[in-house]
Amino acid sequence: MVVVRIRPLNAEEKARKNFQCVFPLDRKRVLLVDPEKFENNILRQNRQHEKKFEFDATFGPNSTQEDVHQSTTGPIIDSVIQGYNATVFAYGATGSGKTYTMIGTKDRPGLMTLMTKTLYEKLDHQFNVNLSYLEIYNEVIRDLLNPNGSDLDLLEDEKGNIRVPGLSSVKAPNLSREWESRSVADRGDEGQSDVLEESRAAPGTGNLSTHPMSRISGGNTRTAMIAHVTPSSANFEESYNTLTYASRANNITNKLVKNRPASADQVYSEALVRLRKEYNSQPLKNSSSTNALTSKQSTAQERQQPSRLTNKSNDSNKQQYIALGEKQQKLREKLMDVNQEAYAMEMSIMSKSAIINAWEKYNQGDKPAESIELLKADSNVLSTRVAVLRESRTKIERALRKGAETASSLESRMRALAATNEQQDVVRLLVRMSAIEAEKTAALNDLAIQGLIMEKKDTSISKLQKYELVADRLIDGKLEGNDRKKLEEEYRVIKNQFHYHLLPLKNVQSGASWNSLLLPKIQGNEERNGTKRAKKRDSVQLPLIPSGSKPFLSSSDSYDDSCGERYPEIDVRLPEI
Ligand SMILES: Nc1ncnc2c1ncn2[C@@H]1O[C@H](COP(=O)(O)OP(=O)(O)OP(=O)(O)O)[C@@H](O)[C@H]1O
Repeated sequence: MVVVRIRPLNAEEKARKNFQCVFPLDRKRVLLVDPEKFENNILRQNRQHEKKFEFDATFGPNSTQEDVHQSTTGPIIDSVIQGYNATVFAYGATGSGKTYTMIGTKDRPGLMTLMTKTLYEKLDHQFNVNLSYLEIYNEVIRDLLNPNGSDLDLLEDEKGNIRVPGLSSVKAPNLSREWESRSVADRGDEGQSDVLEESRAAPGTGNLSTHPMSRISGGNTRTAMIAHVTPSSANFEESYNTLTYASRANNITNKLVKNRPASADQVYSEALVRLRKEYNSQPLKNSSSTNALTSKQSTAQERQQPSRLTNKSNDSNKQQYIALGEKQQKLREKLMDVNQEAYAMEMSIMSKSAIINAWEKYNQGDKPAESIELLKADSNVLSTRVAVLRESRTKIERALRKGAETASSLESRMRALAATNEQQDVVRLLVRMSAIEAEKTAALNDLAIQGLIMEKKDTSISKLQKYELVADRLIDGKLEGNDRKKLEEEYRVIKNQFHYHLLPLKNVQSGASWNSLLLPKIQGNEERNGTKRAKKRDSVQLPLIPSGSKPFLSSSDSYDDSCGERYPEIDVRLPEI
């Protein structure tokens, strides 16, 4: 769950004549307006000055702590009680309201208080609740219950649980019972209030895939991210970054839902409905039910009446064929899931490997920077998963092929046993329905992959906007000295990010349609009987994206952006993927 909270403009901002540039549009959407829109700059009049973002919920300047609690930490507590882990994290630039939301004030206690209170109530005061409080700032982890202690590390134990060894934990005050009449500010010895003043550093922005936060909150965890922005025109860029980052996090959460547009399978579904109707209206679809013979009778009569025997055994063929079709369909759906997961991972591995290769080329023999090590570790995890996926794909494909062979011999038997034209029609309908079911899955799969690609394009567009923003400011030439240097560095980093982000997309465009290979259609009669019988496909590769172990950039690769560079720049601060 990703939500956004916009704090009110404060007195100081109003005194400086800052104006509101972030607006809640409704319960979910936020509008960000570039203050430049109000400048009288003819050259920039045609630029896009507004951007809408959508989240699971949006809280405007008048929202209360209770409002936020009810939509975020409230529901999460129910899953904690059901045995899930949960992470709530406040995200945003300095002064955007994180501490206010998490800790609150004397009169308006924040989520930590509301959450602990609800937790004790739901647990009927039968359990103790412990509380830890940490901050991640520029990928450094600090214990906020022990702010003077040393930095902490994230470690993963053998069960895959993420731990922060050395992190303090205190018994959370049971507000409903012990603290009912006392204010938040009085809670000194229970651990919270003596860190109320220490906790004002911003978590900062970070790379979503290597960011410690995504490691803490991944896996079997319900996560709520509360992104914070100030509405002030003076903080437009911070707000832009926060909203962009938060909407990316939101995309990740929604990926599986988003990738399957409802209309993708419409034509096939309609065709299936028509064929089923036709099939069900066939009087001969199940001859034994019309004959209504007991099994004993049937054996006796079948010996004397060969045509009935034929019908009966064709019924069982048909039933087998239908059951087999259902089994094949399940396999195809499984294959589709495997393909999508592998595809997304291959794209990510590709960007990561390109960064690692470029870094290694420019820093030969050096000890890799920490961010490179993290990227390598991430790539390895992804590659291992891709290997598992490849293996299961081979198995599913083998099963599908075997199923297709059985289906084809059943089909031949059904055709041979169908004595009349009507019976032939029934067989034809059954075969056609199976084929359409397969085509429908293939179409859905294509669309899902297109969805993945579109999503990547969407993120590229938001990166492009950021790139434009920085480039424009550089071109303006108003900044000098250190400020300019800093902006130039930012420009280089964004340019790098953009380049690596686009790499998989560039390859996608040069790829052929791959899907037809992966979801074998049931072959038509002519192919099977004639000499042209389709060659058995051996193992099918993931054709679009080269595997992660292959070097993606060699010195002969050109990098053809407008500056005509031959090779991407690489910075120690690594671009995100
Ligand atoms: N929703 C809100 N309603 C009223 N005041 C708010 C709200 N959010 C923040 N403020 C006020 O804005 C100021 C900055 O907020 P806060 O200290 O929570 O920011 P922060 O993100 O924690 O900053 P830092 O990262 O620097 O610690 C504080 O004075 C706080 O009381």
